[in-house]
Amino acid sequence: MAGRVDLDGNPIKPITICMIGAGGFIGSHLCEKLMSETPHKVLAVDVYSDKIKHLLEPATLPWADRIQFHRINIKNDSRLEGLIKMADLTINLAAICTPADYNTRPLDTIYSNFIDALPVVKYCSENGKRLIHFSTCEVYGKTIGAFLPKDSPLRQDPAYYVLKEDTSPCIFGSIEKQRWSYACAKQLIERLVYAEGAENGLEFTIVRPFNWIGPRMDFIPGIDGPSEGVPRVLACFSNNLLRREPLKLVDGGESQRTFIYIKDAIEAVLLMIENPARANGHIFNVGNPNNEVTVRQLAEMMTQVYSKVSGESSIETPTIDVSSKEFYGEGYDDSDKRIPDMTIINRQLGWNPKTSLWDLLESTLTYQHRTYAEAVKQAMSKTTAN
Ligand SMILES: NC(=O)c1ccc[n+]([C@@H]2O[C@H](COP(=O)([O-])OP(=O)(O)OC[C@H]3O[C@@H](n4cnc5c(N)ncnc54)[C@H](O)[C@@H]3O)[C@@H](O)[C@H]2O)c1
Ligand SMILES: O=c1ccn([C@@H]2O[C@H](COP(=O)(O)OP(=O)(O)O[C@H]3OC[C@@H](O)[C@H](O)[C@H]3O)[C@@H](O)[C@H]2O)c(=O)[nH]1
Repeated sequence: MAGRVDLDGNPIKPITICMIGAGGFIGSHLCEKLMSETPHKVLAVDVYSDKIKHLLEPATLPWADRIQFHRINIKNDSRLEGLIKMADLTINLAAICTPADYNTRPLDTIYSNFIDALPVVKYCSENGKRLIHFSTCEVYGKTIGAFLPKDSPLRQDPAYYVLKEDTSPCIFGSIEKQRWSYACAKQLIERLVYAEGAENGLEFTIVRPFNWIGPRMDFIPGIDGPSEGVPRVLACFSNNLLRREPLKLVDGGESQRTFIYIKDAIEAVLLMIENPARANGHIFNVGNPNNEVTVRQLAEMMTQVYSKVSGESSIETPTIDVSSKEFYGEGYDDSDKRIPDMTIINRQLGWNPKTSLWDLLESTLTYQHRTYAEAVKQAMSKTTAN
């Protein structure tokens, strides 16, 4: 840790970070990185701490005096402003961010992603504190290409599908497609943060993650989350593989995504934290444009990788099709394709993703198998016995 320097060769001073949503998937990896590789302090705010328990206990851990957990719901807790004032930098990760909630709990989704984030922006702005706010690639919505005829040659032209922070439009479906409640709330909070920067001098960075995946993402239904809960696709497919049931392809699994390994993405966030002069005032796509697959291809690859890491052969019918209405309910809609343009993050921070989709699935599914296989077996044998 000694002699750490930023991208311009200046020594990095230890800072205190107020991390809101520190107990979630991204927060847990960011806390791990900050504790093991940097001298910075973290005031970790969340309603849950299970995913960072290994960093908080026992009190003999080498970083014990650099991380403090504050069990706070930011909706209604007056301690929040004090914590933001104590810190040099606030990182806001708190959000409802699982698609199954966007159309079924649109009010909670909008409140969580817009209203609840407002005081955080206000306290940072009023107290002259730097803010790194987590937005989403969903603010781009659908690609321009999605509106071209299926056989149009323009669909092959990157100008019609690559997503650029400074030029791409935000294209959402109609209001009754409540899927877009999340993207719209995130877009408005981005605009508010940006306006605080423009009018009141708030020092901010906005992060747009493109499908970051890895260990500790979401939950396995019935094991460490509700039986009827629907997590994001990595956990849905992991759950199906662990239970030896077919992976469900929503509307044929034709949508495309680019997946990035959480550990690659965390490197980008650490660069933003430690290079404020290069990161302030910017919006950054953080994704891996080289890891594009359709959801169907993802299912096939996860089936192969899981078979390799578990030593179990795959089942006879590895996938089944399901309609989005059946799977998510009324009001679901989807992003067709998401390839991040990397020009800005490359220019400002010299960052590039490294890990291939196969490699990241191999390490993630090894973790899923090791963590859950036994618990799933036991839960399934109990259900059969009853
Ligand atoms: N993982 C991705 O690929 C991805 C993609 C796009 C955007 N994002 C954004 O990144 C951020 C973090 O995502 P994640 O994948 O770690 O999700 P996550 O659900 O694992 O983490 C969010 C955390 O915020 C906490 N939280 C929510 N509301 C809170 C409240 N009122 N008070 C205190 N804590 C609260 C939750 O308990 C949870 O631990 C979110 O803003 C999300 O929209 C993530
Ligand atoms: O079991 C499943 C789960 C999901 N899917 C499909 O897989 C794709 C990816 O689904 P995810 O649950 O990972 O969610 P999405 O990529 O659509 O959105 C995510 O992206 C960015 C973040 O802001 C959020 O974390 C989330 O909104 C979607 O097309 C979805 O319909 C399936 O086909 N089967």
